[in-house]
Amino acid sequence: MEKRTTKIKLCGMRTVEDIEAVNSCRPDFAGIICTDGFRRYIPWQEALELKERLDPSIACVGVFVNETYEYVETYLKRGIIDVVQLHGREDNYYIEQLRRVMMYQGTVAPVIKAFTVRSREDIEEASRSTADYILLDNGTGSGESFDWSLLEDVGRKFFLAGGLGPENVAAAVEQLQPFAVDMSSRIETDFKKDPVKMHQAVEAVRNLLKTGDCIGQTETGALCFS
Ligand SMILES: O=C(O)c1ccccc1N[C@@H]1O[C@H](COP(=O)(O)O)[C@@H](O)[C@H]1O
Repeated sequence: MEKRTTKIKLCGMRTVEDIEAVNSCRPDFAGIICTDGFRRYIPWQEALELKERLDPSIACVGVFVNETYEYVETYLKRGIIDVVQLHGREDNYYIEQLRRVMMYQGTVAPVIKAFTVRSREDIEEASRSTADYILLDNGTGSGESFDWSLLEDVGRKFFLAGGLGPENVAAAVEQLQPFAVDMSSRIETDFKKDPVKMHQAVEAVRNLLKTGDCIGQTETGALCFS
């Protein structure tokens, strides 16, 4: 029996205070928006400073939207990020080419490909992705969730994003059993990361194991209870 341990990603870090809060609540991943034009974007020099302050046990995810391979590579080469998240129209060809560039440069990193979910066709497209992980979302940091009933049979491990926060993340984990949950908008107050909400969200997921209700999953996916 495999013990259930849902991974946690907190995204959209912009300041040193955000990183201090991340280091204190210890998610598995912390995300930085690397494409200009989005509200949470920060320039690479600031991203580098955040990475230098990030606890090394927490993986730094760079979020890119329709960037060139070379642009993504500069973040890897500078040691700013450990994982690449593609959140635009990047297809399997793009992922293949990006992997070639990373291989050539000696910067190979896992790739997460995000998909906006509107229909079953979107899930089917996601399931064909050659990315290391898929991420199912409602948009680009919109703070809104999507129709979870579409996720009945995803067929592979997935990151779940879109409108998750302290008040609903535990229910999402119990209902959908994602590989990881990803949160940004709902761990903010007045458009800034809120350390209290960040802690509450992380604890909401981690407490699921402590409550003694659900202690794991069988190989067929059934939940086990203590
Ligand atoms: O958050 C952004 O500004 C963003 C910009 C461009 C691409 C993706 C972005 N965010 C991603 O959205 C989800 C979080 O969604 P929510 O805010 O919790 O609803 C996460 O995957 C972020 O990487």
